Amino acid sequence: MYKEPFGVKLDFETGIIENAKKLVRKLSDMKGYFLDEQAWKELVEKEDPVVYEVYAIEQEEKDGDLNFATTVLYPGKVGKEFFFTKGHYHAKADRAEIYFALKGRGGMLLQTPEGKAKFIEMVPGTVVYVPPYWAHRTVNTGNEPFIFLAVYPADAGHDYGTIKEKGFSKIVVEEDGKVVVKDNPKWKE
Ligand SMILES: O=P(O)(O)OC[C@H]1O[C@H](O)[C@H](O)[C@@H](O)[C@@H]1O
Ligand SMILES: [Fe+2]
Repeated sequence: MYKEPFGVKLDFETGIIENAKKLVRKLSDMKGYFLDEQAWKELVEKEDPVVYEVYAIEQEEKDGDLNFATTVLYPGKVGKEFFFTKGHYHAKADRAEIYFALKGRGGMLLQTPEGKAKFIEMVPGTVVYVPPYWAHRTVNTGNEPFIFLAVYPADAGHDYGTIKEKGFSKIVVEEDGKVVVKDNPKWKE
């Protein structure tokens, strides 16, 4: 009837949560995600770097329960575009989420199904509220790992398909040493 409460240790330096399930995404797992396909191919052939790791503590997909996870998003670029997470809508689209930045610097790209986008900068201490229905992707705009914690409903699920096909309407790139958020020339409505 009652589940057992627990506390776990989250290491703020490494992002590792003890006893968590670890997921690793390499650049080769992200075919079609970056704008510069040639730069993607070259980097995959050269070293196929790990783009990010997720340490998740997840419950059964039940309404009312909560999951939480840290993400360690490594610094790097594909062409001019900074490394990012795949990004997703929630399978149950009306589920919200909270992100809390722990280390490094970056930001979150959010987008409605109609393509209205927003970029929110994240530094240690920034808490981001992801409202229901908004897709979300994090971006590492710095030169050290960008680490954050996310808390989300256990029944939210991930819908990757829409973002995989259409991308986000904005991209985050480096131009003249600056972080620039601009329109994605490949964005399809
Ligand atoms: O699932 P991605 O879009 O690749 O993002 C990576 C991860 O970021 C956060 O930790 C979210 O809470 C996770 O649900 C998500 O899996
Ligand atoms: Fe999410």
